[in-house]
Amino acid sequence: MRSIIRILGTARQLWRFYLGIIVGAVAIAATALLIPFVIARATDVVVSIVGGNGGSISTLVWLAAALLGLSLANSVMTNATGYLGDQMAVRLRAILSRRYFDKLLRLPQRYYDNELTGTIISRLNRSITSITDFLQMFSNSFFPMLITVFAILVISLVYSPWLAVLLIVIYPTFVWLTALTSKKWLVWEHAKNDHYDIAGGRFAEVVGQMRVVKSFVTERGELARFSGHFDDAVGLTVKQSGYWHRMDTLRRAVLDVVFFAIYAILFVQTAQGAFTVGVMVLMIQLVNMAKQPVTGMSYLVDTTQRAIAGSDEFFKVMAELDEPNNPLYLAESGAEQPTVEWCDDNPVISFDGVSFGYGDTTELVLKDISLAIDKGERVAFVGESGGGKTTLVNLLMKLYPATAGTVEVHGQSVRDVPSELLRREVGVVFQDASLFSGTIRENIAYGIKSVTDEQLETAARRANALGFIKRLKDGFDTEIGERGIKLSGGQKQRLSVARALLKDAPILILDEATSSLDTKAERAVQAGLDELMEGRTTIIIAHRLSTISTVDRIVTLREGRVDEVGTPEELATTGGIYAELLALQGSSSRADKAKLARYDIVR
Ligand SMILES: Nc1ncnc2c1ncn2[C@@H]1O[C@H](COP(=O)(O)OP(=O)(O)OP(=O)(O)O)[C@@H](O)[C@H]1O
Repeated sequence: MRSIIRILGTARQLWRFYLGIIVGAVAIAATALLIPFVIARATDVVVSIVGGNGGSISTLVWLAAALLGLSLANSVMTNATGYLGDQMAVRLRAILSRRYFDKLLRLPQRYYDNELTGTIISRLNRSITSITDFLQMFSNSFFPMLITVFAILVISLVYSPWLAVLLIVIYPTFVWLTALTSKKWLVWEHAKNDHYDIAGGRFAEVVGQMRVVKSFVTERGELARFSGHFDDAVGLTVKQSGYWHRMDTLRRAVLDVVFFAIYAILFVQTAQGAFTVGVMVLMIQLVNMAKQPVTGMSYLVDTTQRAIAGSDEFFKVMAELDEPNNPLYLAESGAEQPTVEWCDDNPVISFDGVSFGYGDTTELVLKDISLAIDKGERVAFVGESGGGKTTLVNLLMKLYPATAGTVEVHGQSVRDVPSELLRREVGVVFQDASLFSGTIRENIAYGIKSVTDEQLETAARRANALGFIKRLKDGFDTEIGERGIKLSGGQKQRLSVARALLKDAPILILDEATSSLDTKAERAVQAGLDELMEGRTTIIIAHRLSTISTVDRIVTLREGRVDEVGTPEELATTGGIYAELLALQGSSSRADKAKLARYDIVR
């Protein structure tokens, strides 16, 4: 429950809605409670008229009119409060969703290594839906009911302390009995959520990679796996729901016994003359009103438990540690935008005794790497697949902190430079182009606040992309589909080159696209890349011998260490990895081809 209160605190800007709902709930309870009093009074008047003890028909008509008035007022207040509840819920959803997304944008890369995209999405939906559903239910019906119950207890105390005592006993007993069952209920709920999360995660992956599924003909397997999780959830629900409803039947039986006692007291005491018929009618109505929340308790507890589980999940994500000095943190804190004194001297990039492991295992992926890259140099990293080339670049981008040693850019340790400033210095062309849905214009200008048509065209022309863009019916306004699915591999790459050109960062990282491009497309992309590399310090995660042979220096990695550093000419004769790859390139033997593949090298 504490976490739900925390949620309300998180969205404290909605206080006007909270206040409105409280006032509305009091008004609903007041109008609802007055109705039994009017009916009781009318009963007494009717009994008096029938018994010949006075009373007038006009009083009865006035009392009926009062009932109409109260009923109308109750309807208006119920709907006005319901309206406020709906407004509060939708605003709360917006606030919580924004917070969640904001948090995800602040989390370090490491967080995403252990989570599936679909899981993150399904968790977001579930936690926020359960919280808003609960608060909507609470404000629209349960809160007015709570106030009514409280008032009923006070009124019963006035008329019959016995009755009040019984009512006072009912609620805590019922809540206690419910809480006993709900602990076990929650364990099943978490287990079910795990299944939903895994299924949701896989669902998103499969939808995102439908081509792979189709080409490997794994539709049946994927469907079976997906359904399996839902079947397991159904199995858990059978146990969960069976247990809950058995216990609920028991609870209600206890409750029925208590209400039997209440009614018996009322009937007997009225017959003995302790109450008038009117007061008995009043008490019966009040007791029935008091009974409602108890019978609705199982729905309430169900919704509340879900909300508690949801808010726990929400705060679990919120408790994750942010990436230090994330751009969103800087924007929010209102702190002055940090600046950094970049040093113009060489080297532009340096690794000094850098070691790194991903943390899940103690094994180091990089060991004692020392390397310096000068301004304008083109350096190719070559090594076995999984040898740590991308990891080196990850450290340079500060996506992970080095376990030991120092990575420097422009003479500054990346540890001390805010990631925003560091990443502005580095342009990246990813192996898989990594575009977003939207137009070509939006993709090329990604991350740039304002861009003119002329700048856009220049970047596209230099990236060798203008020709194909112009041939498209909508030109720069063409929608490219999710991750650019409507474009060819080469076209996507050229857009990502144009994007990097527009970013115009002095340091460039190229993760070379390999087998995805045919020779013609490769040539088209290469022309753009040559243009992009002009005047920039470039690290190439190399996958083509043709590229490697044109760089200024090659760095070969073996078992996480730098093996050799030298020009292509120098390394061609040392007998090291590069020389070996060169020797293999003409060979058509299976073993040699396998060796090239181990280095992720295409000719
Ligand atoms: N996010 C991660 N979490 C845990 N281990 C990782 C992660 N990323 C990479 N690794 C491991 O680190 C090692 C180096 O991976 P890296 O991606 O740097 O290799 P690479 O040389 O770029 O390979 P390739 O040429 O195939 O892309 C591999 O053994 C890999 O399994």
